[in-house]
Amino acid sequence: MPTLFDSLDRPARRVGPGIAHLPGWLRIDDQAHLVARAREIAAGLAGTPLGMTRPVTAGGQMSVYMLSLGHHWRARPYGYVSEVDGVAVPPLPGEYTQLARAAVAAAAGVAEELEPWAGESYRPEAALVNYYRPDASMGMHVDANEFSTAPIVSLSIGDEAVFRIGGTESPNKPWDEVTLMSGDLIVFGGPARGAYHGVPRIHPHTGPAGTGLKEGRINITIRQVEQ
Ligand SMILES: O=C(O)CCC(=O)C(=O)O
Ligand SMILES: [Fe+2]
Repeated sequence: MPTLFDSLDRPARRVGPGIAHLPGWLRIDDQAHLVARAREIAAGLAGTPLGMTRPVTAGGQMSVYMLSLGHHWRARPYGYVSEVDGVAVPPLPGEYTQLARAAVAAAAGVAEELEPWAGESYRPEAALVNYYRPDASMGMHVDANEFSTAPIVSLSIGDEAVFRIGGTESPNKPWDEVTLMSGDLIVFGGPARGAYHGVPRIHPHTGPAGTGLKEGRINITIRQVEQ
């Protein structure tokens, strides 16, 4: 459970070139707002091909539930599409744009390699809302479907997660592991934009009260898709 002293133990830091971790960046009421909004959008899409489900990839069915905003991330074949079977992808909520721009600007203060995207030139266009049940995980992968090389903005809500980020050449060691708690921001871009990353596990029942999430973890990644 996060305490008053977490920010003392967990200062904002540059995990590596182009990787900034800002613990407790999102206030609890902003976290709750994001959860409520995602739930509302997911409820509206339930039963459609864009509903929040566990994608089936070439490697099998993922343990993470996914909801796409702005552009739909299609798992088979991989890529972004704007509609599926005539159902349009919901737009990116306006507040995501403000949030993502503020996130990149804050992250650039921690990892200077992110500075080129701190400003209006950064165009958030898509978001992936991931829901992890307590036993879910995500394998090492590269976010490679965007044409843009702009950074990935990642927000965590609910249970703590182990976030692993390594190099651009292989999904194997060496890598860094960062514990992401509710409200944490991580931004990776520049030299780390093509880095392999994943979530080997979450720590069940470690989320704070007040987010609206009873269990599990929500991760929201915001991305610029077009060049
Ligand atoms: O859940 C996370 O922290 C990472 C999610 C991720 O890598 C992705 O959605 O591409
Ligand atoms: Fe990713």
